[in-house]
Amino acid sequence: MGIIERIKEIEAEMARTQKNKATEYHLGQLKAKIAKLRTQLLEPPKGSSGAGDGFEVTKFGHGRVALIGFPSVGKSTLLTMLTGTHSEAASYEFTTLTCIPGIIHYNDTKIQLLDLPGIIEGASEGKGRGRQVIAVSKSSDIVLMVLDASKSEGHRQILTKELEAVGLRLNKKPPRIYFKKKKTGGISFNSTLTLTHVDEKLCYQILHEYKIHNAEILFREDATVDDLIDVIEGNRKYMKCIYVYNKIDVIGIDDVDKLARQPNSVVISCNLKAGSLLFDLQRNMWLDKHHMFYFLFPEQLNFDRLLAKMWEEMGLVRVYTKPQGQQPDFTDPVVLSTDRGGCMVEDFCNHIHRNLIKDVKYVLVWGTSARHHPQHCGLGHALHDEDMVQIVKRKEKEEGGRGRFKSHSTDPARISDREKKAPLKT
Ligand SMILES: Nc1nc2c(ncn2[C@@H]2O[C@H](COP(=O)(O)OP(=O)(O)OP(=O)(O)O)[C@@H](O)[C@H]2O)c(=O)[nH]1
Ligand SMILES: [K+]
Ligand SMILES: [Mg+2]
Repeated sequence: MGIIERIKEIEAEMARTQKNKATEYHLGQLKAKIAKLRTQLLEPPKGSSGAGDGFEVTKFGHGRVALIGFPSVGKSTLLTMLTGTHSEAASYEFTTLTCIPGIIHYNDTKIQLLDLPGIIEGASEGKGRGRQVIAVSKSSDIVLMVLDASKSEGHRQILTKELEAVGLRLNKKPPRIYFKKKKTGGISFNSTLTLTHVDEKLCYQILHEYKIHNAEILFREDATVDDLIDVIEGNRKYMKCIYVYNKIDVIGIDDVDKLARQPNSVVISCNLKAGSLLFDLQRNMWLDKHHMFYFLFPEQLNFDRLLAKMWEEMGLVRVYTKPQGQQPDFTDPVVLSTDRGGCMVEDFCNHIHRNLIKDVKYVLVWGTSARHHPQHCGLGHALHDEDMVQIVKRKEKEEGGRGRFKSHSTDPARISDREKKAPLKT
């Protein structure tokens, strides 16, 4: 029997089993069995490497965003409109067959957007190009789940299930469970609060299923069996996901309103036709058939909201290098991210040059992370978006410590807001 058949069999058994206190342990065990099989399913077939034909796209820019969704929801239309890179769009399903990259220029950063083939129920088991699409999604920083606003909410649930089946966890934090395998000593089970979903026996049983007999486990939240399995598996990827409801031009305003109010959701329309008007992408405005311009409508597409939300969820931190006595180049930030590499002064220095760190005495920081402007900061200081940093090197200090002296003599109370934004003197 193949892995998929075995998963199906266990799922059927779970569906048959009534949920109650008596079956709780058995159900937990079945869940662990499925998780183990799914992990096996994820291992690439022998002899193959990574994603496969046409899907290997080199990472580019400061972040990567994947468009995933059912066929014909408008992923390619959206890529073309946001990046200017043409991706074939048509009314038939599975128009897109590979991964097509485009670049979004936003807030002086470059974000790689990836168009992907549509995925369907069963994608996690390899249906269609599901496996490749999922591999690319995992390589990105956030996911835009594109949904057809006129179709049922069920699509969102099906896709979430497919992604969960391959270890992706959307808009969730890793469970607060400390887990460490040991060589001896048996199982030490502890919790900092009362657990309502899991008890010691269930925990032992799950660990037993994984043939783990020596381990330390500490629950710091009221976690579920699924959380426990996630922690034991250890291969889950926690990702931000924005639910993008496209084609709102075909539904009523009340329904648009309902969708827009859901968490992590943005409603858009890629429809370039609004009644008798046509959207001119180059000029970013609507035209009628006499080529008269209408300025009022572009926001109807709601792309600005989508881009702002995407930016927010990516959590990118732009830091401007301020040479002494000069304004920074505001068009050329160093872009840091908590998820990739971190946002400390140390990360900033490493970004500029990997040998820089040993020469740094301290840095001067302006911006929202600084308590006063400028603030002397060490390597462990966490930077915020749009901070400005001036590096003071050891050598400079030994030669007179100019930067340090200057900033000490600066009374923070006397710095106007304008000077904070345009600090020319230091
Ligand atoms: N009414 C309406 N139609 C749209 C909108 N966006 C896209 N479409 C249409 O929907 C159809 C599918 O668009 P595509 O961009 O090919 O969709 P896709 O998700 O890339 O499809 P696959 O590549 O096949 O998975 C096309 O006929 C588009 O013109 C929209 O906002 N409103
Ligand atoms: K299509
Ligand atoms: Mg497409």
